[in-house]
Amino acid sequence: MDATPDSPGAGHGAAPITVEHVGKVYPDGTVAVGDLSLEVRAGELAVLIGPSGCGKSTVLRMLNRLVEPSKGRILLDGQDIAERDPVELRRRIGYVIQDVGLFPHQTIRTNVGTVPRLRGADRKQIRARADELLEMVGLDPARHGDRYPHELSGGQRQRVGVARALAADPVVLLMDEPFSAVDPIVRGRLQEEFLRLQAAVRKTIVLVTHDIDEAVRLGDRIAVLAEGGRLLQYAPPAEVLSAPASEAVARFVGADRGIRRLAVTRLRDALRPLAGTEDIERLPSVADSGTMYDALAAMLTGDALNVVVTTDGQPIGTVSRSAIFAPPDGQPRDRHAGVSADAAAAAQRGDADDPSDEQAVRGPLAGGPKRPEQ
Ligand SMILES: Nc1ncnc2c1ncn2[C@@H]1O[C@H](COP(=O)(O)OP(=O)(O)OP(=O)(O)O)[C@@H](O)[C@H]1O
Repeated sequence: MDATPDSPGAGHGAAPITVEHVGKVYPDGTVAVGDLSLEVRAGELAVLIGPSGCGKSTVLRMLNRLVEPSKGRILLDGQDIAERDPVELRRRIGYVIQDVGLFPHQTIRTNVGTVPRLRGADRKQIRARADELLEMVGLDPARHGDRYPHELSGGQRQRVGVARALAADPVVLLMDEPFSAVDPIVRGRLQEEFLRLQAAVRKTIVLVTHDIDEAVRLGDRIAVLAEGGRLLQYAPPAEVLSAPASEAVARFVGADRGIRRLAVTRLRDALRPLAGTEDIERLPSVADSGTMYDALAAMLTGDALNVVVTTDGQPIGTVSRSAIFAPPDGQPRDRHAGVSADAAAAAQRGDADDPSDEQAVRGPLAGGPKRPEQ
Protein backbone atom coordinates (compact mmCIF):
# COMPACT_ATOMS: atom_id res chain seq x y z
CA MET A 1 0.00 0.00 0.00
CA ASP A 2 1.07 3.48 -0.78
CA ALA A 3 1.11 5.73 2.27
CA THR A 4 0.45 8.83 0.27
CA PRO A 5 -2.28 8.52 -2.31
CA ASP A 6 -3.10 11.59 -4.37
CA SER A 7 -5.76 12.81 -2.00
CA PRO A 8 -7.35 11.51 1.16
CA GLY A 9 -10.56 10.92 -0.72
CA ALA A 10 -8.90 8.99 -3.53
CA GLY A 11 -8.17 6.08 -1.23
CA HIS A 12 -7.53 2.53 -2.18
CA GLY A 13 -11.14 1.55 -2.28
CA ALA A 14 -12.99 -0.40 0.29
CA ALA A 15 -13.23 -4.11 0.94
CA PRO A 16 -16.27 -6.24 1.77
CA ILE A 17 -16.34 -8.22 5.02
CA THR A 18 -17.95 -11.63 5.42
CA VAL A 19 -18.48 -13.09 8.88
CA GLU A 20 -19.23 -16.81 8.68
CA HIS A 21 -20.54 -18.67 11.74
CA VAL A 22 -18.14 -16.87 14.01
CA GLY A 23 -18.14 -17.50 17.75
CA LYS A 24 -16.04 -16.39 20.67
CA VAL A 25 -15.75 -18.12 24.02
CA TYR A 26 -13.37 -16.30 26.37
CA PRO A 27 -10.98 -18.41 28.47
CA ASP A 28 -13.23 -18.04 31.53
CA GLY A 29 -16.05 -19.73 29.62
CA THR A 30 -18.04 -16.58 28.74
CA VAL A 31 -19.78 -17.08 25.42
CA ALA A 32 -19.51 -13.54 24.08
CA VAL A 33 -20.63 -14.55 20.58
CA GLY A 34 -22.39 -17.85 19.84
CA ASP A 35 -22.71 -18.13 16.07
CA LEU A 36 -22.80 -14.96 14.02
CA SER A 37 -22.96 -14.61 10.27
CA LEU A 38 -23.25 -11.33 8.41
CA GLU A 39 -21.70 -9.50 5.52
CA VAL A 40 -20.83 -5.86 5.06
CA ARG A 41 -20.62 -4.66 1.49
CA ALA A 42 -17.68 -2.64 0.25
CA GLY A 43 -18.27 1.03 1.06
CA GLU A 44 -21.19 0.26 3.36
CA LEU A 45 -21.57 1.58 6.88
CA ALA A 46 -22.92 -1.18 9.10
CA VAL A 47 -23.90 -0.41 12.68
CA LEU A 48 -23.80 -3.01 15.45
CA ILE A 49 -26.25 -2.18 18.20
CA GLY A 50 -27.59 -4.09 21.16
CA PRO A 51 -27.66 -4.15 24.95
CA SER A 52 -24.52 -3.88 27.03
CA GLY A 53 -22.52 -7.10 27.03
CA CYS A 54 -24.16 -8.60 23.93
CA GLY A 55 -20.81 -8.97 22.20
CA LYS A 56 -20.58 -5.90 19.95
CA SER A 57 -17.00 -4.98 20.84
CA THR A 58 -15.96 -8.61 20.68
CA VAL A 59 -17.27 -8.83 17.11
CA LEU A 60 -15.47 -5.63 16.17
CA ARG A 61 -12.21 -6.78 17.71
CA MET A 62 -12.39 -10.10 15.90
CA LEU A 63 -12.49 -8.18 12.62
CA ASN A 64 -8.97 -6.86 13.18
CA ARG A 65 -7.74 -9.89 15.12
CA LEU A 66 -7.38 -8.10 18.44
CA VAL A 67 -9.55 -11.02 19.54
CA GLU A 68 -9.26 -14.42 17.85
CA PRO A 69 -12.53 -16.22 17.10
CA SER A 70 -13.10 -19.61 18.73
CA LYS A 71 -14.90 -20.79 15.61
CA GLY A 72 -15.93 -19.71 12.14
CA ARG A 73 -14.04 -17.47 9.78
CA ILE A 74 -13.92 -13.86 8.66
CA LEU A 75 -13.17 -12.89 5.09
CA LEU A 76 -11.81 -9.50 4.12
CA ASP A 77 -12.08 -8.93 0.41
CA GLY A 78 -12.70 -12.67 0.06
CA GLN A 79 -9.56 -13.66 1.95
CA ASP A 80 -9.57 -15.38 5.35
CA ILE A 81 -8.05 -12.91 7.83
CA ALA A 82 -6.73 -15.81 9.93
CA GLU A 83 -4.17 -16.31 7.17
CA ARG A 84 -3.00 -12.71 7.31
CA ASP A 85 -0.27 -11.29 9.47
CA PRO A 86 -2.21 -9.51 12.26
CA VAL A 87 0.08 -6.47 12.32
CA GLU A 88 -0.12 -5.99 8.57
CA LEU A 89 -3.88 -6.56 8.75
CA ARG A 90 -4.34 -3.87 11.40
CA ARG A 91 -2.48 -1.36 9.28
CA ARG A 92 -5.13 -1.85 6.61
CA ILE A 93 -7.96 -1.52 9.09
CA GLY A 94 -8.54 1.78 10.86
CA TYR A 95 -9.69 1.50 14.46
CA VAL A 96 -11.35 4.38 16.28
CA ILE A 97 -12.33 3.92 19.91
CA GLN A 98 -14.26 5.94 22.44
CA ASP A 99 -11.39 7.67 24.21
CA VAL A 100 -9.46 7.80 20.92
CA GLY A 101 -6.20 6.44 22.27
CA LEU A 102 -4.01 9.27 20.97
CA PHE A 103 -0.39 9.23 22.05
CA PRO A 104 -0.34 11.92 24.78
CA HIS A 105 3.29 12.98 24.32
CA GLN A 106 3.09 13.37 20.57
CA THR A 107 1.70 16.34 18.70
CA ILE A 108 -1.55 16.06 16.80
CA ARG A 109 0.32 16.02 13.50
CA THR A 110 2.63 13.25 14.69
CA ASN A 111 -0.34 11.26 15.97
CA VAL A 112 -2.09 11.48 12.61
CA GLY A 113 1.10 10.49 10.80
CA THR A 114 1.65 7.33 12.84
CA VAL A 115 0.87 4.71 10.22
CA PRO A 116 2.44 6.48 7.23
CA ARG A 117 5.58 6.79 9.39
CA LEU A 118 5.51 3.09 10.20
CA ARG A 119 5.25 2.43 6.49
CA GLY A 120 8.40 4.46 5.90
CA ALA A 121 6.94 7.48 4.10
CA ASP A 122 9.29 10.49 4.15
CA ARG A 123 8.75 13.38 6.56
CA LYS A 124 7.47 15.85 4.00
CA GLN A 125 4.94 13.37 2.67
CA ILE A 126 3.77 12.52 6.19
CA ARG A 127 3.32 16.14 7.10
CA ALA A 128 1.40 16.93 3.93
CA ARG A 129 -0.83 13.93 4.40
CA ALA A 130 -1.47 14.71 8.08
CA ASP A 131 -2.37 18.31 7.30
CA GLU A 132 -4.67 17.27 4.50
CA LEU A 133 -6.48 14.87 6.80
CA LEU A 134 -6.74 17.37 9.63
CA GLU A 135 -8.40 19.77 7.24
CA MET A 136 -10.68 17.05 6.05
CA VAL A 137 -11.99 16.39 9.56
CA GLY A 138 -12.47 20.11 10.16
CA LEU A 139 -9.32 21.03 12.09
CA ASP A 140 -6.93 23.77 11.08
CA PRO A 141 -3.45 22.20 10.77
CA ALA A 142 -1.76 25.57 11.46
CA ARG A 143 -3.67 26.00 14.71
CA HIS A 144 -3.95 22.44 15.93
CA GLY A 145 -1.16 20.48 14.26
CA ASP A 146 1.54 21.28 16.82
CA ARG A 147 -0.66 20.97 19.89
CA TYR A 148 -0.76 17.96 22.19
CA PRO A 149 -3.93 15.90 22.71
CA HIS A 150 -4.67 17.42 26.13
CA GLU A 151 -4.75 20.86 24.47
CA LEU A 152 -7.80 19.92 22.39
CA SER A 153 -11.47 19.51 23.31
CA GLY A 154 -13.04 16.05 23.43
CA GLY A 155 -14.74 16.61 20.08
CA GLN A 156 -11.50 17.79 18.49
CA ARG A 157 -9.64 14.75 19.82
CA GLN A 158 -12.33 12.56 18.34
CA ARG A 159 -11.73 14.15 14.95
CA VAL A 160 -8.01 13.54 15.30
CA GLY A 161 -8.81 9.89 16.01
CA VAL A 162 -10.76 9.67 12.76
CA ALA A 163 -8.00 11.50 10.85
CA ARG A 164 -5.38 9.12 12.25
CA ALA A 165 -7.45 6.09 11.25
CA LEU A 166 -7.89 7.49 7.74
CA ALA A 167 -4.18 8.28 7.39
CA ALA A 168 -3.54 4.60 6.89
CA ASP A 169 -5.92 4.78 3.95
CA PRO A 170 -7.63 1.71 5.34
CA VAL A 171 -9.91 -0.57 3.37
CA VAL A 172 -12.05 -0.91 6.49
CA LEU A 173 -12.74 1.41 9.41
CA LEU A 174 -13.84 -0.07 12.75
CA MET A 175 -15.39 2.39 15.17
CA ASP A 176 -16.28 1.48 18.74
CA GLU A 177 -18.59 4.10 20.29
CA PRO A 178 -16.59 6.80 18.50
CA PHE A 179 -18.79 9.73 19.47
CA SER A 180 -19.99 8.71 22.91
CA ALA A 181 -17.45 10.70 24.93
CA VAL A 182 -18.71 14.06 23.71
CA ASP A 183 -21.81 16.05 24.62
CA PRO A 184 -24.98 15.65 22.53
CA ILE A 185 -24.56 18.87 20.54
CA VAL A 186 -20.95 18.17 19.58
CA ARG A 187 -21.93 14.58 18.91
CA GLY A 188 -24.61 15.69 16.44
CA ARG A 189 -22.11 17.91 14.64
CA LEU A 190 -19.48 15.19 14.52
CA GLN A 191 -22.02 12.72 13.14
CA GLU A 192 -22.97 15.18 10.42
CA GLU A 193 -19.35 15.83 9.50
CA PHE A 194 -18.64 12.16 9.61
CA LEU A 195 -21.44 11.45 7.14
CA ARG A 196 -20.01 14.04 4.77
CA LEU A 197 -16.57 12.51 5.16
CA GLN A 198 -17.90 9.03 4.49
CA ALA A 199 -19.68 10.27 1.37
CA ALA A 200 -16.25 11.42 0.14
CA VAL A 201 -14.07 8.47 1.16
CA ARG A 202 -16.61 5.62 1.03
CA LYS A 203 -14.85 3.20 3.33
CA THR A 204 -16.36 -0.02 4.56
CA ILE A 205 -17.24 0.90 8.12
CA VAL A 206 -18.41 -1.17 11.06
CA LEU A 207 -19.54 1.06 13.90
CA VAL A 208 -20.60 -0.01 17.38
CA THR A 209 -23.01 2.16 19.32
CA HIS A 210 -25.52 2.05 22.17
CA ASP A 211 -27.42 4.94 20.69
CA ILE A 212 -30.32 4.05 18.41
CA ASP A 213 -30.51 7.60 17.05
CA GLU A 214 -26.85 7.41 16.06
CA ALA A 215 -27.45 4.02 14.44
CA VAL A 216 -30.39 5.34 12.45
CA ARG A 217 -28.56 8.46 11.43
CA LEU A 218 -25.30 6.88 10.33
CA GLY A 219 -26.05 3.31 9.28
CA ASP A 220 -26.68 2.01 5.78
CA ARG A 221 -27.71 -1.12 7.62
CA ILE A 222 -28.21 -1.81 11.31
CA ALA A 223 -27.43 -5.16 12.91
CA VAL A 224 -29.49 -5.49 16.09
CA LEU A 225 -27.77 -7.97 18.39
CA ALA A 226 -28.98 -9.75 21.51
CA GLU A 227 -26.97 -11.47 24.21
CA GLY A 228 -24.36 -13.85 22.87
CA GLY A 229 -24.09 -11.91 19.62
CA ARG A 230 -27.42 -13.28 18.40
CA LEU A 231 -28.46 -11.37 15.28
CA LEU A 232 -32.09 -10.29 15.64
CA GLN A 233 -32.31 -8.18 12.50
CA TYR A 234 -29.95 -6.79 9.89
CA ALA A 235 -31.61 -4.24 7.66
CA PRO A 236 -31.60 -0.58 6.59
CA PRO A 237 -32.67 1.82 9.36
CA ALA A 238 -36.07 2.58 7.83
CA GLU A 239 -36.87 -1.13 7.74
CA VAL A 240 -35.73 -1.79 11.31
CA LEU A 241 -37.94 1.08 12.45
CA SER A 242 -41.01 0.39 10.34
CA ALA A 243 -40.87 -3.41 10.38
CA PRO A 244 -38.99 -4.63 13.43
CA ALA A 245 -38.41 -8.37 13.03
CA SER A 246 -39.56 -9.19 16.55
CA GLU A 247 -40.91 -7.68 19.71
CA ALA A 248 -37.40 -7.65 21.09
CA VAL A 249 -36.24 -5.42 18.23
CA ALA A 250 -39.31 -3.19 18.54
CA ARG A 251 -38.64 -2.80 22.24
CA PHE A 252 -35.02 -2.07 21.58
CA VAL A 253 -35.57 0.60 18.95
CA GLY A 254 -38.04 2.28 21.28
CA ALA A 255 -41.52 3.63 21.62
CA ASP A 256 -40.72 6.59 19.40
CA ARG A 257 -39.55 4.57 16.43
CA GLY A 258 -42.29 6.16 14.29
CA ILE A 259 -40.66 9.53 14.72
CA ARG A 260 -37.23 8.04 14.10
CA ARG A 261 -38.48 6.53 10.87
CA LEU A 262 -39.41 9.99 9.66
CA ALA A 263 -35.81 11.05 10.06
CA VAL A 264 -34.63 8.41 7.60
CA THR A 265 -37.43 8.68 5.07
CA ARG A 266 -36.65 10.88 2.13
CA LEU A 267 -38.94 13.77 1.45
CA ARG A 268 -38.89 13.36 -2.29
CA ASP A 269 -40.61 9.96 -2.00
CA ALA A 270 -43.78 11.64 -0.75
CA LEU A 271 -43.57 14.60 -3.08
CA ARG A 272 -46.64 15.74 -4.95
CA PRO A 273 -45.98 17.86 -8.02
CA LEU A 274 -47.17 21.44 -7.96
CA ALA A 275 -50.66 21.83 -9.33
CA GLY A 276 -50.31 25.56 -9.81
CA THR A 277 -53.21 26.35 -7.53
CA GLU A 278 -51.36 26.18 -4.23
CA ASP A 279 -50.74 29.27 -2.19
CA ILE A 280 -47.09 28.33 -1.86
CA GLU A 281 -46.05 31.73 -0.58
CA ARG A 282 -47.86 31.02 2.67
CA LEU A 283 -46.46 27.53 3.24
CA PRO A 284 -43.23 26.71 5.05
CA SER A 285 -40.54 25.34 2.76
CA VAL A 286 -38.01 22.53 3.08
CA ALA A 287 -35.14 21.60 0.74
CA ASP A 288 -35.64 18.35 -1.18
CA SER A 289 -32.53 16.88 0.42
CA GLY A 290 -34.44 16.85 3.73
CA THR A 291 -36.40 14.12 5.42
CA MET A 292 -39.99 13.68 6.51
CA TYR A 293 -38.83 14.71 9.96
CA ASP A 294 -37.73 18.09 8.61
CA ALA A 295 -41.07 18.49 6.86
CA LEU A 296 -43.02 17.69 10.01
CA ALA A 297 -40.90 20.09 12.04
CA ALA A 298 -41.55 22.84 9.47
CA MET A 299 -45.29 22.12 9.51
CA LEU A 300 -45.44 22.26 13.28
CA THR A 301 -43.39 25.43 13.46
CA GLY A 302 -45.38 27.09 10.65
CA ASP A 303 -48.72 25.67 11.86
CA ALA A 304 -49.36 24.28 8.37
CA LEU A 305 -50.74 21.05 6.93
CA ASN A 306 -48.35 21.09 3.98
CA VAL A 307 -44.84 22.17 3.11
CA VAL A 308 -43.36 23.34 -0.15
CA VAL A 309 -40.35 21.33 -1.24
CA THR A 310 -37.61 23.22 -3.01
CA THR A 311 -34.57 22.43 -5.11
CA ASP A 312 -31.99 25.23 -5.14
CA GLY A 313 -34.65 27.50 -3.67
CA GLN A 314 -37.17 26.72 -6.44
CA PRO A 315 -40.48 25.09 -5.47
CA ILE A 316 -40.90 21.64 -7.01
CA GLY A 317 -43.87 20.23 -5.11
CA THR A 318 -45.57 19.82 -1.78
CA VAL A 319 -45.70 17.23 0.96
CA SER A 320 -48.77 16.87 3.14
CA ARG A 321 -49.09 15.88 6.76
CA SER A 322 -51.21 12.87 5.82
CA ALA A 323 -48.44 11.60 3.53
CA ILE A 324 -46.06 11.80 6.47
CA PHE A 325 -48.34 9.72 8.64
CA ALA A 326 -49.23 7.15 5.98
CA PRO A 327 -47.83 3.72 6.87
CA PRO A 328 -44.87 2.60 4.79
CA ASP A 329 -45.55 0.44 1.74
CA GLY A 330 -46.62 -3.06 2.54
CA GLN A 331 -46.38 -2.54 6.29
CA PRO A 332 -49.35 -3.12 8.52
CA ARG A 333 -49.76 -0.01 10.60
CA ASP A 334 -49.48 -1.53 14.03
CA ARG A 335 -47.06 -4.38 13.68
CA HIS A 336 -45.44 -4.97 17.07
CA ALA A 337 -47.23 -1.86 18.30
CA GLY A 338 -48.35 -3.82 21.31
CA VAL A 339 -45.01 -3.15 22.90
CA SER A 340 -44.94 0.54 22.13
CA ALA A 341 -47.10 3.55 21.55
CA ASP A 342 -45.83 4.23 18.08
CA ALA A 343 -45.68 7.99 17.87
CA ALA A 344 -46.45 8.20 14.19
CA ALA A 345 -49.42 5.87 14.49
CA ALA A 346 -50.66 7.82 17.48
CA ALA A 347 -50.31 11.03 15.54
CA GLN A 348 -52.13 9.38 12.66
CA ARG A 349 -55.05 8.46 14.88
CA GLY A 350 -55.31 11.72 16.71
CA ASP A 351 -54.27 14.22 14.13
CA ALA A 352 -55.67 13.19 10.76
CA ASP A 353 -55.76 15.90 8.13
CA ASP A 354 -58.98 17.38 7.06
CA PRO A 355 -59.23 16.17 3.44
CA SER A 356 -60.82 19.42 2.38
CA ASP A 357 -57.83 21.37 3.65
CA GLU A 358 -55.53 19.15 1.70
CA GLN A 359 -57.55 19.42 -1.45
CA ALA A 360 -57.42 23.20 -1.16
CA VAL A 361 -53.64 23.12 -1.08
CA ARG A 362 -53.07 20.30 -3.51
CA GLY A 363 -55.52 21.40 -6.12
CA PRO A 364 -57.61 19.21 -8.39
CA LEU A 365 -54.70 17.56 -10.24
CA ALA A 366 -53.13 16.02 -7.19
CA GLY A 367 -53.40 12.26 -6.88
CA GLY A 368 -53.61 10.15 -3.74
CA PRO A 369 -50.75 10.38 -1.32
CA LYS A 370 -47.64 8.54 -2.40
CA ARG A 371 -46.21 6.18 0.16
CA PRO A 372 -43.30 7.86 1.83
CA GLU A 373 -41.07 4.87 2.61
CA GLN A 374 -37.79 4.70 0.76
N1 LIG B 1 -11.44 -10.58 27.89
C1 LIG B 1 -12.59 -11.07 28.31
N2 LIG B 1 -12.66 -12.14 29.11
C2 LIG B 1 -13.83 -12.66 29.55
N3 LIG B 1 -15.04 -12.16 29.18
C3 LIG B 1 -15.05 -11.08 28.39
C4 LIG B 1 -13.83 -10.47 27.91
N4 LIG B 1 -14.16 -9.41 27.13
C5 LIG B 1 -15.51 -9.36 27.14
N5 LIG B 1 -16.04 -10.36 27.88
C6 LIG B 1 -17.45 -10.67 28.09
O1 LIG B 1 -18.02 -10.97 26.84
C7 LIG B 1 -19.34 -10.44 26.75
C8 LIG B 1 -19.41 -9.49 25.56
O2 LIG B 1 -18.58 -8.38 25.82
P1 LIG B 1 -18.44 -7.18 24.79
O3 LIG B 1 -17.48 -6.20 25.36
O4 LIG B 1 -18.14 -7.74 23.46
O5 LIG B 1 -19.92 -6.62 24.79
P2 LIG B 1 -20.48 -5.23 24.27
O6 LIG B 1 -21.80 -5.54 23.61
O7 LIG B 1 -19.48 -4.53 23.45
O8 LIG B 1 -20.73 -4.48 25.64
P3 LIG B 1 -20.80 -2.91 25.96
O9 LIG B 1 -21.90 -2.38 25.12
O10 LIG B 1 -21.11 -2.88 27.41
O11 LIG B 1 -19.46 -2.32 25.61
C9 LIG B 1 -19.62 -9.78 28.09
O12 LIG B 1 -20.30 -10.68 28.89
C10 LIG B 1 -18.23 -9.49 28.64
O13 LIG B 1 -18.24 -9.49 30.04
